[in-house]
Amino acid sequence: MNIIEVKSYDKMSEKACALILDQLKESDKSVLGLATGSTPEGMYQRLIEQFNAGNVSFKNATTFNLDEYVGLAADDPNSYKYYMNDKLFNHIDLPAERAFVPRGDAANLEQECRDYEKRIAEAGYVDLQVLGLGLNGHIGFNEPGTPLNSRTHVVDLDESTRHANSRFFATMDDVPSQALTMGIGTIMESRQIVMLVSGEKKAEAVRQLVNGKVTSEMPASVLQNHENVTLIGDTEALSKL
Ligand SMILES: O=P(O)(O)OC[C@H]1O[C@](O)(CO)[C@@H](O)[C@@H]1O
Repeated sequence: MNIIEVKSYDKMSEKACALILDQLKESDKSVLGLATGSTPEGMYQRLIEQFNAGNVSFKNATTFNLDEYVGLAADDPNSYKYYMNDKLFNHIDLPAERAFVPRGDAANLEQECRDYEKRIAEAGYVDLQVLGLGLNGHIGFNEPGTPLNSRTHVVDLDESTRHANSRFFATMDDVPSQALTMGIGTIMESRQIVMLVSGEKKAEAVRQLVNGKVTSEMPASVLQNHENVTLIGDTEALSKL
């Protein structure tokens, strides 16, 4: 695993943006895997700046997001589709029909999961997958205990995850209890993985990710088995390594 220590959240965002630009330089038809949460927001801002400066185009790219809450439609401000439109898609030239987010309001969720896997395969699989890290070690919404070979599936969210994400909702009761997520096996098929971590509260999860046992109880530890992972973290997040 390639570990890059940076001084601040801003430097982490800058470095992550640079890796995405490198990928798009290699092929403007790249397939990018994208994440939500607070961590990648700075990276998305920088990508928009680079787009506005004429340094990058997304018009031939394809993106697949990791996950979506069950029951939330694209126009719900708490849905991850809404987040992506707001933080990135509305500001760049990525065609809407190639910006994929699992549909949390699909009538048949199992079918939506199978279709999502099919779309990823048809696009030629993910070239570069961006990941954030849950406090409990989740990647996407793959909670502890998820099989390491899992495919896109419906998950019951841990209470700790619902609690961590309740900051975005009016009340705890509004936080969905289920989500759709790419599986750990799906994520591991990406050719390159860029994991972003920031802040002291992630330090213990980062320690287990890098130096712990590979176990489904700590989903992110599986990244030890991937041959092209770059972990970009600020000093606080890497403080237990
Ligand atoms: O970046 P944050 O907000 O700390 O979240 C970490 C991870 O948790 C999630 O928000 C899901 O709980 C992921 O989308 C994200 O990668």
